[in-house]
Amino acid sequence: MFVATTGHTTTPSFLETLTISRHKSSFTSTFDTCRNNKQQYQGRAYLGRRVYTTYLSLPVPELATRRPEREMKLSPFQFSKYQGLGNDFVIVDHRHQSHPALATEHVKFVCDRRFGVGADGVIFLLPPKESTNDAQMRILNSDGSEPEMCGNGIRCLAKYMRDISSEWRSKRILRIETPAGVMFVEFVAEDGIKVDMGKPILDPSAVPTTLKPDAGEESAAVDIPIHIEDRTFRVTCVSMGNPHCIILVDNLEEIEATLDYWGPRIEKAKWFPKRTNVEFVKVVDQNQIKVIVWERGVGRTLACGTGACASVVAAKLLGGAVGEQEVVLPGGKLRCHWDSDEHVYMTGPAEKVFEGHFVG
Ligand SMILES: N[C@@H](CCC[C@H](N)C(=O)O)C(=O)O
Repeated sequence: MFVATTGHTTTPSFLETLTISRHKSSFTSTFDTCRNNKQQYQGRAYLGRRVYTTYLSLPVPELATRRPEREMKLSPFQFSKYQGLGNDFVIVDHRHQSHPALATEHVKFVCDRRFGVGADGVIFLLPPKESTNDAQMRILNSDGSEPEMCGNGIRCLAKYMRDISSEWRSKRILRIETPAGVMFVEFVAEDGIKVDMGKPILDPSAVPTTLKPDAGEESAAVDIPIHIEDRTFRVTCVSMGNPHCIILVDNLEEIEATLDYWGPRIEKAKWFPKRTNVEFVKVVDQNQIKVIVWERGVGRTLACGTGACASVVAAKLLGGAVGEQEVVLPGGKLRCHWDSDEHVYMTGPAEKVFEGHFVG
């Protein structure tokens, strides 16, 4: 087994030149993937025409799980756990409250997969502000930050609302308020929930991104090169209420292996004042795209509904997609369509996993 070493002790960067050694022989090579593998990064090194699998022993900070600090004790509460394509949420019934009652540190704790329940976010079912609507959704990411919208989350919430109330069960369409506007959620089949996700926002200042197209071109930030360390990514910025940065790639496997490295660097890059969700997209054909996701405030997830919609919009703007798309994500498939009314429609499943009582 070859072992790679680097002169410094931070995460190795993609294509960094490292010293590769076994017994007493050694050579230098680029190290072309860096995958978190327990406490190791794994990669390929090259000597002439030979390719060697190598391991680099460095502490992997992302995996150093510690019990989250809690200054305030949490009052016990009932919750339900739902998932849509493996994007999972703790849902709390707050119909008798006006604001989410959990502070950032509590949300982090509840979402922790070892010390808490484990989830990508916590969703609060609140009373609607307008009486013509059915409810209000607020969601907090697993890092405690509040996003404007969540596509998989709203399907889960709609399913939960049907599960807890016969009045909601009798309605085919639920009107749910979110910080990104009112969403219409329709039950189209036993396991199919269709959401009118509204119009995508392409104006760079509203996404928000500071990336601008070249003068004279259309106003959306489409296919703009950004440079991070030694890599150039061509990005398209779309908001579905929340910001997304979409990168079309040919080789999704290579990105899959390095997502934990590039994901957070793009999420927090200087061009995104509110940070951004990141989607790497491979256009398979005109009606199917494959997407892997790095979510703002969460990290790598198995799926992202708003991300799937934003990816369809970006693929269409870049000329690779036509009509309704099958969006293949690590956790399953969604159907998304950027329709002639300019709204994006998303259809997919949502499922109850369990109910629980958080002991505080
Ligand atoms: N998983 C979601 C998106 C949740 C919010 C996101 N992490 C953000 O901060 O914008 C989805 O299914 O859309």
